[in-house]
Amino acid sequence: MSDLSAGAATLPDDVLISVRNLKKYFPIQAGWLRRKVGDVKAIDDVSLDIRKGETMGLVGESGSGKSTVARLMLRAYSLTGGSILFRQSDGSVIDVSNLTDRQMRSLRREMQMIFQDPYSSLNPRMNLLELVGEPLVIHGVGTQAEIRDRVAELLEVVGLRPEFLNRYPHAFSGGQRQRIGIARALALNPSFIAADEAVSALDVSVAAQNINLLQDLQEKFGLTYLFITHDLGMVEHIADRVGVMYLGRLLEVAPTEQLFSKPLHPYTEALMAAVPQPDPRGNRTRKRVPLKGEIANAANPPAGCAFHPRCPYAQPRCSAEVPALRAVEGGRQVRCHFAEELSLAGAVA
Ligand SMILES: Nc1ncnc2c1ncn2[C@@H]1O[C@H](COP(=O)(O)OP(=O)(O)OP(=O)(O)O)[C@@H](O)[C@H]1O
Repeated sequence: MSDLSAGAATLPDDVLISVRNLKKYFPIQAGWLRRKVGDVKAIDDVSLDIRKGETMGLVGESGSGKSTVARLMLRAYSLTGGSILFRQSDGSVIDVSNLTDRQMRSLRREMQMIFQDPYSSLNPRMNLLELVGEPLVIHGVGTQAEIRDRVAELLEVVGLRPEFLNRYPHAFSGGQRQRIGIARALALNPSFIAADEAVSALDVSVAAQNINLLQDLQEKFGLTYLFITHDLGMVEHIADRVGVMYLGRLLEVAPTEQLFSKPLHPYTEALMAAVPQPDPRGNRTRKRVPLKGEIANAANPPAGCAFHPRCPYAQPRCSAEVPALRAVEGGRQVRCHFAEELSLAGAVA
């Protein structure tokens, strides 16, 4: 057992991390005295299980709350409500939401994040030994010589030459810098990695190489990923399951293949329709329902289903009543009053 108390928390055996009724409200302040005048409901009642060894994709337009979910999981932010359960490497389950900063520091060995911008996320004044070795130094793991060996090993693992140890980030390309970030994230042998738009700043071919690297590392080290991206093509390639977010809520969660072959939520359909989809097999009849309008302001979300002002199938009930995220066939979940009717009528997909 680690020093983090397991408490009474339990999780199904195959689940690594479970987010339950998660909420994050950011205060809106106004005026000279910065008085609180309202809240941005960045995350409003998100529940999600991520299984051991899987890649969970999270998609949605900018401002839908994807990054905030990841930051909450790693407790970069405090929670407004809900809980986050995490299975540690010794099998015990802890409630991350209740941990002190000290306990959280210890848990960060197991939960890591890879950041979007490989140019600004690495301290330019630190060489590779310092950058990749820093987590080991902070956690007091190993002597100087051991840290040097471990960093050299990590560089090899991510496809960089170990003799680069004394070089600084400016000597590397964007793709290589991303790999430095990955090596750093791997230093403490995590089981969970949240990748927030990890490769979106890179050229397509470099992004593809780094995605392949992440997939190889997943297999090699049994990693579990939360993969946040705007790029539906990428999520289709990398994710086992996908969550679709809109204005702080999950609107649909489904195994990737099912989601792409038959979206159940009109928002998922609209997101997919916005992406040109060459289909060599010719067996997908994806209708093009363009996404009209813009995502609403999270400080002032529409009543009822937040998507209803943009939904081509909206009914009066949609503006009056918030739909629940509910289980439907095939291990899928959807937050739409009319998902079955639309699907049966062939409206969606
Ligand atoms: N620190 C903060 N203070 C106030 N509001 C915030 C903060 N962080 C995020 N928000 C708001 O929370 C909402 C969700 O933001 P978030 O960055 O999680 O969305 P996202 O889906 O990751 O978007 P993007 O793809 O642009 O990163 C947005 O309305 C955003 O303006």
